[in-house]
Amino acid sequence: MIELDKLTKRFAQHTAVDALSFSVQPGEVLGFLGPNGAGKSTTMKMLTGFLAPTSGTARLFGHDIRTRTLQAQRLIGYLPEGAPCYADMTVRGFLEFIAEVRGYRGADRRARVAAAAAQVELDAVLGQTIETLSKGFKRRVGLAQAILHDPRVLILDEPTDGLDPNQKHQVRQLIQGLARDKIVIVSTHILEEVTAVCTRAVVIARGRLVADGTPYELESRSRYHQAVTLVSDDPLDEIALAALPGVAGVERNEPGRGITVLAKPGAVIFPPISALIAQQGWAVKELDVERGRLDEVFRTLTRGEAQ
Ligand SMILES: Nc1ncnc2c1ncn2[C@@H]1O[C@H](COP(=O)(O)OP(=O)(O)OP(=O)(O)O)[C@@H](O)[C@H]1O
Repeated sequence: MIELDKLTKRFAQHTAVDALSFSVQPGEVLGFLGPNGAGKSTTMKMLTGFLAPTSGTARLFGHDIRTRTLQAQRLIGYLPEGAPCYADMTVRGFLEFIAEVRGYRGADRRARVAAAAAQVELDAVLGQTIETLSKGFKRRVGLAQAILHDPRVLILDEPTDGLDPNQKHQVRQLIQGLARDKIVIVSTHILEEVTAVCTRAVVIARGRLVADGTPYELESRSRYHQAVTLVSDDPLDEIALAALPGVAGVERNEPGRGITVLAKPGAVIFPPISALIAQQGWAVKELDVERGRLDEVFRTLTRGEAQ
């Protein structure tokens, strides 16, 4: 497991990471979120041993990043933002090069490359130069180099940024497959990534932890959690809707998108709304219950915190 213990980094007078403490267990895919300048990269650099903490520390499966840096680093696979830069190498050449840097030789090296390529479905393009690959395949090459040494921790920086929807879906499926026996930390700005692949999300702002929970728990903090949207050609009685038990308010959406009835925290308002619809005989074309809006929760948590 990974344990951050009051991890802190100061640059001159500026505290980029401020006494950050949380832990991550194998099997978890942790979304690491925060606005620009929140301290995500600085935290990652400390975890991967590129930057020394000012105070506090982190332990990776018991190895302290300050005192056992090399042992901790060996446990980590890292996918930096963007794509591998060795554009004129073939995929096989690049992976063999990385395997060699990691200390593998001969048959062992070939076996490592074959296993990593198979895991992220690269077999068909092993002989191609990296520059001829699509962005999605380039990202897979990045994933393959990160898992060559079968690390217990995988740190991925913006893994689906810049990919088209199909490529995003494929890379997310690969990440979920890789997560079965590893700790995966995904640093991301993309909130849909959190619902798509993460089992848990940690949100930081100004270097401090501001939220830690499952995507569902974070969505539950939204004012739209359990909100019900009704679209109908009939005029709807907003006063009757607003008077129902558990209703916090009614919002009119853009033309044709109906109205959204907000629930008070903890209230479930779908049953009384559905009873009112039946009683009034409204012809409702669409009826939708929301889990909540992660973007709104993120904005509220980090409001005024962008630097
Ligand atoms: N080497 C450095 N020297 C001085 N200040 C730095 C240094 N590296 C980062 N900072 C500052 O520390 C703060 C956190 O930066 P960091 O790059 O960790 O944020 P981030 O959350 O990764 O942002 P982004 O999403 O934009 O990458 C910022 O205010 C940044 O300007």
